[in-house]
Amino acid sequence: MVEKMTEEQKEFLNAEGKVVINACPGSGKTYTVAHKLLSYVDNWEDYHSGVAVLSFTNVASNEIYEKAQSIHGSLGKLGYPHFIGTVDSFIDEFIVLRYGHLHTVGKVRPRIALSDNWKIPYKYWRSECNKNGCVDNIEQFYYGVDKKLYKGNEQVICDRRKAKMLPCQQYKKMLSDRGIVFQNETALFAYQLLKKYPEVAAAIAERFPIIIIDEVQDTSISQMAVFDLLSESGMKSIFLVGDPDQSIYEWRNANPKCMLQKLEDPNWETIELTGNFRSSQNICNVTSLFSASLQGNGSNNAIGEWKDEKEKPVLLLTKKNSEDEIINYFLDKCSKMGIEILPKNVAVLTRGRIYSDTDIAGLWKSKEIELFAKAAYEWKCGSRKKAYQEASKASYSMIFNEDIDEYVMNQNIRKYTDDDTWKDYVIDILVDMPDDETEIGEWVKSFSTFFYSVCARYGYEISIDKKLKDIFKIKQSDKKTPNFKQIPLRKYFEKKTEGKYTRSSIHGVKGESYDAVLIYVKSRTGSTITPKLLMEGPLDQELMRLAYVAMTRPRRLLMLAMLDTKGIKTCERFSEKLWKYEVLEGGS
Ligand SMILES: Nc1ncnc2c1ncn2[C@@H]1O[C@H](COP(=O)(O)OP(=O)(O)OP(=O)(O)O)[C@@H](O)[C@H]1O
Repeated sequence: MVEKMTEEQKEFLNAEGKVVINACPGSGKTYTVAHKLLSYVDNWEDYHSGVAVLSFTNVASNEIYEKAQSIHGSLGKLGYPHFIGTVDSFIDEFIVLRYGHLHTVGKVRPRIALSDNWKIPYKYWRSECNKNGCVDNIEQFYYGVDKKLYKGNEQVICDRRKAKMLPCQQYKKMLSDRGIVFQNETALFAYQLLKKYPEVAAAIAERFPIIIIDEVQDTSISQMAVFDLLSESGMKSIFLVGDPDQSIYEWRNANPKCMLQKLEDPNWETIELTGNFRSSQNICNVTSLFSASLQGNGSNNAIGEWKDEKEKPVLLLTKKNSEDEIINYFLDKCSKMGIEILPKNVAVLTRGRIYSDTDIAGLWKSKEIELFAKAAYEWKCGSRKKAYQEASKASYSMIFNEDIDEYVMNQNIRKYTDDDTWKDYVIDILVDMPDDETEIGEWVKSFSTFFYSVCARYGYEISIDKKLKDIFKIKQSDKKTPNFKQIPLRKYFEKKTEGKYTRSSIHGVKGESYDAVLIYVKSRTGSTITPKLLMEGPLDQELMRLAYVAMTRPRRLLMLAMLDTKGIKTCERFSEKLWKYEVLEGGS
């Protein structure tokens, strides 16, 4: 199909300055961002400055890169002086690692630390630390832009408040005196640095006069503070593209308010992308009732291939039916609509994960052992490229005691050794590591000695902060699956969604499209998606946004299955005008 830009998309293409693009689901964000990028790089002449296109995951960045390539085949043009990568890698590479020494205690280059496996050493503990569960995961503590200490999303409130400094604060201070910054703190570090040294902010604005941030609803307050400073420091244009209704990463400090504030701010121009290329108008009409921005006041316009699909969204009222009965009913409906049952066409979504006997909570005691184990699996059963990346990343972390973005990592490796030797080393690990059919308990034991010997052979020294016996370790016992150590390693990585259709959590299908989607609401109570939440819960909460992301994935058929609930038919969000009610017989 020939893609012609809509008027709204063109408006974005021609905009300059401080612009926020409020884009509805299916409005072609990736497509438009790729076009915008190409509109610059095609005629770019300056060799010392470039365009930065940032997203939140490597997968999303790759998608933009690939889309741009496919539009244009402009291989090469997207490299230096431009940058396509994650927000984290941009902040790490161009601010923290490059200028961080200005801001550390001993004026040393900061080290970006692994975010797992940090425990407050015993000497810092007080009984409250243990009681409050604060001994593990010290990286979850961070200072906000407001200078308050947080753990996760909550401000730290501790019984020891009267003490001058809490044990966690003392420990953080010790780390920061040594120039150690956790990945989730790099944005704050960068913000403080830019604030103190406006000339650094100006230098970065000169290096990247154009910045485009995709999925901006996932920015944290500190990250937005960094971009605010940069935008005030002489940049030509900054574009924030996102959908506040799809912000579902609060646990990673994402805060949709950052984007919402920009939409209100008169200093920022707003462009709305309201045309939905993905879903039918019938689906758009329903989903608008679950969007905090739309609040049911008009819905997005369906403008894609399936805009006129007749099938209304189905509300399947269940009794005590089994999961299989519900899924079969859905698949049957898909077949009747001529939708072929394939993983790329059909998805069943549930909240939370899908369990099996290899889902052992807290199995891996470190990120590194998990990565090596995954590499063992990928090497034999999956992608060799992935295996290489995982083994390389885990080895890097063992030697440098850092967990950083791939881009910076590769640069550091080049400084430490030469590329070819590093490659040989990683390949040696992959070729000779214990087999993936080995029982997992045994595998971990033998991997430890093996890894040590390969490092010694290459003269690579394992960091003194990495004790092999603590890192190459798995859980000791598990009540639910007592024999888990005897299960072969391979089983732990086999895809759990194998089969004829996609089965996934909602987070797993963010950004995806399917012909048909079943959302199965299992729970009646609890802090999860329940019928009551959908019927009357406030729209500006993460659980509702999660439901919204799920409901906006299908092109043709949206089916929501839940227990019949009192009052549902009179509830505005489930009006019979918009939904087709179906009842699943059977069960009891
Ligand atoms: N101007 C256009 N003409 C035709 N198709 C388009 C146009 N713009 C985008 N599309 C198509 O619309 C579809 C949806 O785009 P995309 O997946 O980028 O949406 P999105 O905005 O990222 O959605 P979401 O936020 O819901 O994940 C894609 O298949 C894309 O190619």
